[in-house]
Amino acid sequence: MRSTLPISIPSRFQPAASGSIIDFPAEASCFQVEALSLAYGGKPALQEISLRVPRHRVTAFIGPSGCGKSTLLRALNRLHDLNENVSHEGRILLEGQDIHAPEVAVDELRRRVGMVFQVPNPFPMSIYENVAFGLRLQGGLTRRRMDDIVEWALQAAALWDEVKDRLRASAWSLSGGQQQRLVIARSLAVRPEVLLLDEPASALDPISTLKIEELIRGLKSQLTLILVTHNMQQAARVSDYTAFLQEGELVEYAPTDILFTNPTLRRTENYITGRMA
Ligand SMILES: Nc1ncnc2c1ncn2[C@@H]1O[C@H](COP(=O)(O)OP(=O)(O)OP(=O)(O)O)[C@@H](O)[C@H]1O
Repeated sequence: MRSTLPISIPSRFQPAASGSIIDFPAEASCFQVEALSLAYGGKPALQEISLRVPRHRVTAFIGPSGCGKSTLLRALNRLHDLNENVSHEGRILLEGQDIHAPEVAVDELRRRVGMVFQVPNPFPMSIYENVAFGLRLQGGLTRRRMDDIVEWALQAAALWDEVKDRLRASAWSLSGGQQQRLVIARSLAVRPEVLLLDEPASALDPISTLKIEELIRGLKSQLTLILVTHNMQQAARVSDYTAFLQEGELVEYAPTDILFTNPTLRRTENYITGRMA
């Protein structure tokens, strides 16, 4: 087993139809999702999801298309706030604080919880300015300090060596894989505690995909990562824990090696062995 965190299965985390749902002590978790149900225009997309996400680990959300992986991921930094058709019940705690509490500023939440999407979305500006973007919004940094952080973030995103001589070039002059690492650098520059990654490599070629996977594994010493992926090999390669969702329910949540080799439920086994699309 890759983690020494204890596994226990308290009954409150187990809906009737579920298999093992790993639990972490609150002090080892960054996110705690409590009975989260979410609907789009009244149509349920998530049903009573309860799970804790351990700090400084990679957690993958897997499951068939439409099962609610992205919906759950987006809920973690309140991206659904932008959609007035979305309603939810239940709570999401980040470091013990309800992210929907009135005193929580959404901008600050999104600084703490960064998001990387499937298609790289660098801004139409230089490589340097992309990484400096969030820092400029925060303000108060000297030019020297800004340069240092931009270099640090590009190093952390494993992109520095490829761009250090052309920081003023357009971000759009980079390859797709480089653009995705630039977007990760842009997120890292504002020092998030968590990075949410929604299919971050699915638009990339195999070599760029491996670089992103290596990067994800390397970053967990600095922050917590949560990855949505269709690709089960990818989940197996990069994640420490995997949550399997189906039809809006959390079916099973376990250490990745256990979920892929010895799942509790036939539903999980059918999915990971390809007997169910
Ligand atoms: N903005 C939206 N408005 C209405 N329904 C939505 C919206 N986004 C998602 N849904 C619906 O919610 C359900 C869950 O979608 P979601 O995108 O979270 O699934 P997913 O597991 O990430 O799927 P995929 O792997 O195909 O990306 C689906 O039935 C989907 O059609």
